[in-house]
Amino acid sequence: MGLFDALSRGLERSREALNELFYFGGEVDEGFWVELEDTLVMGDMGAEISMQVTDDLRDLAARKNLKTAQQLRGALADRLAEVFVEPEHDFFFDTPSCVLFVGINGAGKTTTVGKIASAAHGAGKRVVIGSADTFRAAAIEQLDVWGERAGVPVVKRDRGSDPASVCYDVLDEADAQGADLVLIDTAGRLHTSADLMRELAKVVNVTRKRAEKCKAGPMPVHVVLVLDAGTGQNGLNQALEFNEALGLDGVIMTKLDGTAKGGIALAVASKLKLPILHVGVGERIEDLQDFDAHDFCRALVGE
Ligand SMILES: Nc1nc2c(ncn2[C@@H]2O[C@H](COP(=O)(O)OP(=O)(O)OP(=O)(O)O)[C@@H](O)[C@H]2O)c(=O)[nH]1
Repeated sequence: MGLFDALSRGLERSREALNELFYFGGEVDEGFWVELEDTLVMGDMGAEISMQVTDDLRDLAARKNLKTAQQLRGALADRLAEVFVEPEHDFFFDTPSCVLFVGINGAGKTTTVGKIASAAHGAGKRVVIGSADTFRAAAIEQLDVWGERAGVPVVKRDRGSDPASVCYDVLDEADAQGADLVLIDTAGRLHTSADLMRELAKVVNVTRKRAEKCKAGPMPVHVVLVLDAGTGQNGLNQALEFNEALGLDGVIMTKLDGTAKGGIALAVASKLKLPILHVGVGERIEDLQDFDAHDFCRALVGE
């Protein structure tokens, strides 16, 4: 199933609200613009971007003499797609590369590591998974299961080990094995906990230092935020805090199959100017898709 179909099954609430507006909208009047802006805000896009997009569409309608709501549907999808930032390169396939997955508890980090490991392994990459979530024993076991499914080795240490030193060991082993892609799962944490965010910054720094010394040459390290699309506007706060503490390189949105809205992807992309690298559209190993801004916006608008 393509991204468009997968997303069309989710994103229901935003699409229905927009559908109603476009279907019953008829000729556009002042009420249409007010309702459009409200609908975008209600879809989790945030006030700023909703206002900007509505204003731009209003200008376009005036310039091109577009009079009916129906004529504006495609233009809305195109305008929303412009909000997204294109990734400069694909960290998972332009290797060597080490990627740390960060995010709050339950965002889908471990699942995403498993999905990416499987896809990269299938594409012929030598992948190593590292478990820096030493907080929960179950997390280490869960990652083991994903490693087995993906056919990729998992480097782990006992529960309670220092996560930064585990990352050092992961890079040691990856270096010894000549791995070209290292995926490190970190423990979920609240973006509001200063101590846990400091711990994570140390994990990133230690990983970077060790990655510089790889035998085959320095390995670039990237930090990717895994964000549950269903967390609504709180997702924007998470992204801001993680970015402030760690300097993010990109975002992976999960659970887009389940969320009825999805506008948070636009809010994050517009505020942080970060690319959405992939999206999770289910719990199975194959339920990961490349992100395509046009498909996403067409699914959102119901084109
Ligand atoms: N529907 C759906 N469920 C997902 C997706 N990604 C992850 N999940 C589910 O979300 C739940 C949490 O996923 P995990 O991968 O354990 O999340 P985590 O971020 O590693 O969690 P912590 O280790 O607690 O920080 C699991 O039940 C996953 O199956 C997705 O794209 N769609």
